[in-house]
Amino acid sequence: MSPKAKDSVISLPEKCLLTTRTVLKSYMGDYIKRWHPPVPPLLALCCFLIAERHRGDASEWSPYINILPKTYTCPVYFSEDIIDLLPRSLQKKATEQKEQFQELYCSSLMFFRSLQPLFTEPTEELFTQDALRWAWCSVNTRTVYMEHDQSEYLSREKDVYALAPYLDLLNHCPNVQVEAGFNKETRRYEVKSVQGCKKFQQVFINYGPHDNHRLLLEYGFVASGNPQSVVYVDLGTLKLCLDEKDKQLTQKLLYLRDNDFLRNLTFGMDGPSWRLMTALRLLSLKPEQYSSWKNVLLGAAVSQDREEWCIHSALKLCNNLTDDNVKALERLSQLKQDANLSRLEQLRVVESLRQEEQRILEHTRVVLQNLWGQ
Ligand SMILES: C[S@@+](CC[C@H](N)C(=O)[O-])C[C@H]1O[C@@H](n2cnc3c(N)ncnc32)[C@H](O)[C@@H]1O
Repeated sequence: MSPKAKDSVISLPEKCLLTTRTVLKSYMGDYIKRWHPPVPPLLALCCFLIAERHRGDASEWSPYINILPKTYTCPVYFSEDIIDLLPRSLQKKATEQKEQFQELYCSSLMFFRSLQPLFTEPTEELFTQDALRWAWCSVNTRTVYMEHDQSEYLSREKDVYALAPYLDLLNHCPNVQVEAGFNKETRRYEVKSVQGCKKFQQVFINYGPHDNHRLLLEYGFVASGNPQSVVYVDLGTLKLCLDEKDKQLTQKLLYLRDNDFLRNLTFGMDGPSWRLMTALRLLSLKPEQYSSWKNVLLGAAVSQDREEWCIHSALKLCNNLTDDNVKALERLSQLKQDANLSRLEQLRVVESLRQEEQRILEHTRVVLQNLWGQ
């Protein structure tokens, strides 16, 4: 029978969940407990996954580990030329992700070595950078949120992970609603459908109100028609449409930055966001309109000609971002021609992000052109 509203989609007993408790109770537990400084919860899970994958059929988790993806399409797997094809505002976050991973790997080498008594093979051959990248993405893309009491044996980083076999086969749909969490009474991780699911249709859950940048960064995919998605205007692009002769430009940019108006400037399906238009209004002001700066940030429009300047500038930004998308899509289709399978999958994810952004920009342009014509 298909789940109706409030019916359980899946209910998993606690003993099926793989958490840091599982790891601490395992053969690896004493090594983690002895290690100083304490190991981060995420690393404990990663090391256990790597070790269990290595144990093969001897591992009681092998039916689960065998069906995990062998590789992922999160930016931590991307080479520099693929990172360069991401929208500018995402490139920085993707690079940060790679650096964060690299730091974790380098700072964990001594701990990996301490696990040597558990293996006959040198730990350098087991706990490689590739193995950690795989485990790190397995944890980041597949765990469900579950708070655990702080363990005295683990570092203070949040321990909110649970690998949930079978439950983690469910894909994300931005338009569905579910209630999910660990039920302390039944001691089961439960997912309930809010709207119900149609018979013979794929059952989806909702990973959270994430835009496509976040989905790509954290899960390695893009949801088409994602209502949360927007196109970000990065500072470099914003500066392109500004008047360099404006003597107050530096001061205006500082004022915007101090008032937190230089980030989260976006275009959506319904045109430029309020934050973007507010930033443009401030940037549009003439020297004699200095006294209006504060009011503009509170939402005031100053004059008809300044409003026209803002719409014109928003159109320039929209066109610039569209050109950037077109170039990236052309380059992506060239790179796809001689890419191997894993690279091809990465290129396809970036391509779908660019296509989604193109769709949003087309809608934005129509909205702006209508405003311009008014
Ligand atoms: C928790 S797993 C879901 C199960 C996964 N599809 C599988 O077969 O193992 C999360 C991963 O599934 C994929 N995924 C989830 N929802 C998706 C969607 N709407 N479109 C494309 N891929 C999706 C992404 O690769 C994501 O990292």
